[in-house]
Amino acid sequence: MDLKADQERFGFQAEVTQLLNLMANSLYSNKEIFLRELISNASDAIDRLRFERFSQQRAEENAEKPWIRVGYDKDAKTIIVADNGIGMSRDEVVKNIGTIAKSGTKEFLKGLSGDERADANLIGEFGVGFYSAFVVAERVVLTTRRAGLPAEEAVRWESDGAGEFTLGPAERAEPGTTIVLHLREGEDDLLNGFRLRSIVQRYSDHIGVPILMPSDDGEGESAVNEASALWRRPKSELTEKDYHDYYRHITGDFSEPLIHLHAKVEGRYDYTLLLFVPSHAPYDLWAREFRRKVRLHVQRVFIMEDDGQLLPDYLRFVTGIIDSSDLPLNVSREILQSSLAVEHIRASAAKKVLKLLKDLADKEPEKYAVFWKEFGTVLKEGVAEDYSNREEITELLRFTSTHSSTENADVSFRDYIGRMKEGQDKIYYLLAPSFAAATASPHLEAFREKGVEVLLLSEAVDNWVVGGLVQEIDGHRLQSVAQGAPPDFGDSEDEDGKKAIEEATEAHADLTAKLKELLDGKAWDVRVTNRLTTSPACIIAAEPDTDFNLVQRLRGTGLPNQPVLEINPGHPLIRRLNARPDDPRLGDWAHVLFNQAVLTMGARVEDPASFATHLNELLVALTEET
Ligand SMILES: Nc1ncnc2c1ncn2[C@@H]1O[C@H](COP(=O)(O)OP(=O)(O)OP(=O)(O)O)[C@@H](O)[C@H]1O
Repeated sequence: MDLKADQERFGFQAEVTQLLNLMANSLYSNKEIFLRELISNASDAIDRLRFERFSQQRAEENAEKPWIRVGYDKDAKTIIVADNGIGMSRDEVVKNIGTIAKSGTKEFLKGLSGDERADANLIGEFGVGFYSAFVVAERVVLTTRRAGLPAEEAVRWESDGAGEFTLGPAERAEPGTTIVLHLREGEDDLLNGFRLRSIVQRYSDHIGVPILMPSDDGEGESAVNEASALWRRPKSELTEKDYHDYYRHITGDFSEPLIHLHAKVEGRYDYTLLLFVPSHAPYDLWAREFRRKVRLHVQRVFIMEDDGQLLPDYLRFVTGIIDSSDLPLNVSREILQSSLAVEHIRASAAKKVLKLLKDLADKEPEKYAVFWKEFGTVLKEGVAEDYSNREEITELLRFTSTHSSTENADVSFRDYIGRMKEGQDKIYYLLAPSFAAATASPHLEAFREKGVEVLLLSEAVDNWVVGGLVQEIDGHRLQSVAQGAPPDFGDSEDEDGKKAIEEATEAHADLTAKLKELLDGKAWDVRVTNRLTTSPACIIAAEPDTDFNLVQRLRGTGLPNQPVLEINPGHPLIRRLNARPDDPRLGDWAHVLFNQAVLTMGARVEDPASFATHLNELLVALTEET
């Protein structure tokens, strides 16, 4: 048949062209990785073929053993990578090679900074895989035949990576894919058996399929790698580098993982875990379609990527392998959903990850700080999501606090309790829309003066954490400094303070009653407080009311349902108002006091025009007086 005549031309998707340009520049310093990427794809293709055979319950007896072959031709200046995996049909080639199907590609490309080193990392994480061939090749020819399709339905894809590719019919004796790289000028150093073998060993030793290369004497071929599933090998045989290489293989992430967990569990259910916590959050961690990266294997055979069954959502940053010996090889999603083994694995894997994090926090706090910065917000979801591990998760939480006044969240509940003042029995916190708003809040005034630490919580999820889910730690109740009765510090000074407040309350009874009347419909109550030292007033939530709810804060004015105006009897303004009970401007004062307190808590004034009018009335009066 005249293969050439049936060639068709296609243009690359714009993003592919952009990526190819970027890669040529960013990845060149690390050009050897093209081999790792192609071998990784070959190994995935073999996994997928096995899985397809198993899931369709096609007998595997007649199937050839899986292999990946790496070869080179000095005269033709080519490197060849071939596999007997699942291959691709014509439609699949068009879909997979020449376009980038992954969602978020455009956003990802926009996010690149132009800093080549940083971008190389990002590109690695994004997984450009196949296209890295063009870093060393001026032309790439891919011939592939989909398993299940006849030999004549193979496809030949060819491109010089400059914006177009051609597609035509081909023949391939068996299913699988062969990729021929025609090397660029100056890349001859790669045409060397020793060099290629050492690249394969360096990057792909962990691949569970034999990678065959011709022997140097040209006679026969041999496997270059160990070819056993890494996680099945005893820990004592594995080095950190083996783990890192494997991590890279499954994630495409160039940076080293923060920590890993390798455990063989035997008992009612037998399974092996090889799990990693990355050292940085993937760019799409918060995307709704975030793809989890825990892979389920059954007796070493890749079955599927976890879709939420193997680990709870709040551990979605964990990546790796779970290999079970108790599930059937033809397991389906439905079986997984109702499988006791899966339920058991999920619970025990979550516990193991939490224990791993606990050890990291105890033994390597700097590393834990990195973890917390990257994934703390996700882990916090666990407080709501995982009742059975709530205590363990609570121990892992870190917050900012008035103790260090830096934006680094490095204070645990335990640290806080260790620093509690004598007589203090509550754990105080402040919820605010941002760290800056929290540190500037008047609610902290008395706590600062007394040297009582307050946790500063400014993430939306913190609301749920402290707003009911975690109510007390080691017998210490959590208490918002912006809610309920004025603080009781429990010291002897406080006894005097309490008395002073009682007296002040009495002495200001007339004023507070009037203010309450004037603020009818706005303030639920008005009272005297010991909470303040420098501000004249603040707003707090009444005890049974919910705290300043950040979620609400994003929508409405951000005020609690029952806002209480507290006034500081020591402030000159309050003293003056109290001394002049018949001040005709008391109405203006009431609104100005209330609204400035609204502003200092980071909420919104409901009626800014009326606030301005009241303020102007007072200013006019002031200019008239002077
Ligand atoms: N050797 C192969 N056999 C079968 N299909 C392949 C092969 N190489 C690539 N493909 C197909 O082409 C797609 C694109 O490959 P590419 O390496 O660009 O990205 P990827 O493998 O999906 O992503 P990543 O590299 O992040 O894992 C693959 O998902 C796969 O469907």
